[in-house]
Amino acid sequence: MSCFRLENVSYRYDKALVLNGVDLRLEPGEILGLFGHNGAGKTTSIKLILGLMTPCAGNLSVLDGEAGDPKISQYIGYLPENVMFYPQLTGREILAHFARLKGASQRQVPELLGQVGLEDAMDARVKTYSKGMRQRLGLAQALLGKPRLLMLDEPTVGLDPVATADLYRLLRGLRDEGTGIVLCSHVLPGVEPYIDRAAILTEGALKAAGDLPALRRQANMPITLTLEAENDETALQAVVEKTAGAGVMKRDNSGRLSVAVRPEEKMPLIQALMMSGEVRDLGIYQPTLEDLYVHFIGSGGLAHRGGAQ
Ligand SMILES: Nc1ncnc2c1ncn2[C@@H]1O[C@H](COP(=O)(O)OP(=O)(O)OP(=O)(O)O)[C@@H](O)[C@H]1O
Repeated sequence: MSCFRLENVSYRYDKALVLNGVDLRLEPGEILGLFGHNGAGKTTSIKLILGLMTPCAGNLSVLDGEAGDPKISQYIGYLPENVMFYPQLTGREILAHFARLKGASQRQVPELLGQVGLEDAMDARVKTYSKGMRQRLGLAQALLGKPRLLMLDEPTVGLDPVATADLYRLLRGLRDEGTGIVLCSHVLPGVEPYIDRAAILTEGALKAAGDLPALRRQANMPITLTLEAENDETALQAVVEKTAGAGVMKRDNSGRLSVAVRPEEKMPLIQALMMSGEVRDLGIYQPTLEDLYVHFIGSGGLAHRGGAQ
């Protein structure tokens, strides 16, 4: 069973085509990071999976059924980008209300509030909650009924670094129990260790999807080696220059010697450096998720990304 499959899915709002032939899937026990600039089509994709809208072309299946079918929707948890709750009610009352709507057990209410760190605040009115506390309540709401598919739109907004790390740990636990999770975000720093695959959307089209090694292979971006000379730097420079295809050694912003090489040139250069005896220490820096994101959205991406990046 797949959590969802989008095959060649397109969607338009009136005349504007906002998703164009998207192929994307999520399997149980997997965390997918869905990344893209403002207006790239992330929320539209989520709304299609939730069955709130219907694709204008392509095929979409959710938990091997039809998006929007109530028998399917009961197994989906969703945290919207802007969570809003009735401010006069307490966290416990709100969650109890959502549990009734979703047909989830009332026993889950205090349990989930504890899990998201609201045990001491569950009987306080939501109007007294901080933004991060409202976000946690939203997360508890999304977790009601033990969803098989969990979709979180900007889940770390309003969370401090400790709460963000707690959230990612919680998501990992759910992933390990078989839940398929989609994490939509602009916030790339810090997310890399917690996702299994990334999908990068720009202007309604999927630019790349895969795990980090696959994205790195596809991007074929240079790898940076940082070097510390054993003797003098000129001798080290000579080794770098002698290695066919290797780049020029320079000093980076933090004063370290570095050389950028194509992925296929990395091992020959490392071997030459080791044989030469001219290197005391070296570091290897692969492109990060942020580097890959910028690569795939292209130079026009800066114009797209707006202020939220
Ligand atoms: N109700 C609507 N009517 C018309 N156009 C819409 C509507 N909702 C979204 N759009 C347009 O669809 C495109 C995709 O929007 P969407 O909300 O899916 O982007 P997003 O990637 O979630 O962006 P953000 O990160 O800013 O939330 C945008 O160009 C947006 O202006």
